Amino acid sequence: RPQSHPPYPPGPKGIPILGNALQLPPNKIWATFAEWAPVYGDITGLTVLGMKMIILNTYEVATDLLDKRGFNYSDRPKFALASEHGEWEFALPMKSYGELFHTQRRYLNRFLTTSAVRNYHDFMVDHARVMGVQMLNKPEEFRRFTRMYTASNIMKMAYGYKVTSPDDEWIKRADNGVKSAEVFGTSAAHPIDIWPILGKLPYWVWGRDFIRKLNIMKAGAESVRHGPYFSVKDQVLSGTAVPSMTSTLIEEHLLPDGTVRDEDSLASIAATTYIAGADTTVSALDTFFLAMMLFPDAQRAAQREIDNVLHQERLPTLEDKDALPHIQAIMKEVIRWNPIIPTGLPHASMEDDEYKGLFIPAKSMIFVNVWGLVRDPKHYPSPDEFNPERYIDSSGPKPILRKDVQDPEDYTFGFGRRVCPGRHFATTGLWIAMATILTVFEISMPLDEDGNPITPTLEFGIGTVRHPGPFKCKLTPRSDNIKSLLTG
Ligand code: HEM
Repeated sequence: RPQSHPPYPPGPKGIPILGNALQLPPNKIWATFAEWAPVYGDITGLTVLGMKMIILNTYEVATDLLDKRGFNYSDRPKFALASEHGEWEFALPMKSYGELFHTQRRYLNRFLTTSAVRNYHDFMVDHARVMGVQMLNKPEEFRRFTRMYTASNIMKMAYGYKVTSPDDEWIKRADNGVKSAEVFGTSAAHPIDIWPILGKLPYWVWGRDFIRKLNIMKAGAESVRHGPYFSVKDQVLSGTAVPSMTSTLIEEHLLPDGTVRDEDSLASIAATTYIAGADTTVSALDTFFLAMMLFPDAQRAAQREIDNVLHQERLPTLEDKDALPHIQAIMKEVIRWNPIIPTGLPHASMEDDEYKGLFIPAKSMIFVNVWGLVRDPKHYPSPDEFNPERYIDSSGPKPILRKDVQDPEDYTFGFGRRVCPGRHFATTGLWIAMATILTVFEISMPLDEDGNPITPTLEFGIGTVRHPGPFKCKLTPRSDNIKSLLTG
């Protein structure tokens, strides 16, 4: 480290040893980040028990550092409790920047590019229609079906596996596995995350409950990781595999003696797609229902456009995407209005660095103030309002998407070499789900016994992935004709 370096980024004044630890709320940390931004400027610097924590408050700064200097900002903080002791290090979002990270991203990326995702259009359309039928039959259970829909897309892409019920065994196992990763609460909340050396103490020091939770975490990791991988391997060996990411990778890595080269990585990335992709996408889809109920004008504008294009004579396909800019605008607005991961996933710096006269030490934990970006009134006037029209230019003969509005897709999926590899898959799956639902249903607030609408509270969970709390909604088929298109 140079003898004299520029100052550390400004931030709230902490206290000795604990630093800013007591200023970080256990919940809604993103809202606190957003409150600090106007006070401290482009970058906020914190120290928590000696750990450097840096928050990037503008899109420009985030791209300057995380994209353009990606060689230095693509590591992850080491959450020793989950990754080492809880055995979750296999999962790509947890992985340190290095050879294994590159290998696994390379395996994964080619199945998730925009052109690869075109191969999934047919099954996504089918799954969206299955979801529509399920909602027609049991509208009150709509959230079980949004979950099944997102799981079906991922299971099909990753394993060629067809999910046929919301109670599917593999989904249950995977969901329990994912939940097990949060059994200790938020990452970095345990002393072992802050001082990994403490992990060398015998586990009993932390009490019986610690050992119980650690065992849940390990069992969860094991069950997700081995998911359907070995069934697919058996199918490949017996020549009965349905083509999928896993079957293709196994075939390419199969050795003459029947073993699979790099098997650990192959099983890990398949599991990672579920862990990283299912819970996130379902949160966006559920938020969409909430928005449609609360902002009926946005819903009606999209349905007018759908009726102009489809004339209530057919259901949408992904070929209709360009003709239905309102659905794209709704999707962008869903992930802006209530972003799914409002702090992004933290990156970590590898070497000391200087930027705009500020010092960023090696091993800093780097967050992006996504919540502040989505609420910036310069880009999004009246930011609390759900208003898809903000992305639409209606001045020409046909409405088109505006190019001069900051696109939430450019930052809610992260940055640089760590950017979400599943973003095209996610946005495609969300688009066809939203288009299908809006074609078929009027989404409105349910009525209470006196006939008054039950307004949902805008309560969201507090996990890393932010889900809407429980809410009900009313789904009414828009016409008998459309209903029969779906069921016929
Ligand atoms: C609306 C849905 C989704 C959202 C909002 C989302 C968001 C994110 C974000 C913010 C990150 C961290 C990026 C960074 O560190 O800069 C991430 C990472 C990741 N996402 Fe997504 N994601 C979604 C869906 C998916 C899907 C469908 C898949 C897979 C099919 C997926 C796979 C991954 C993986 C593997 C990583 C870890 C990448 C790494 O650490 O290098 N995500 N995602």
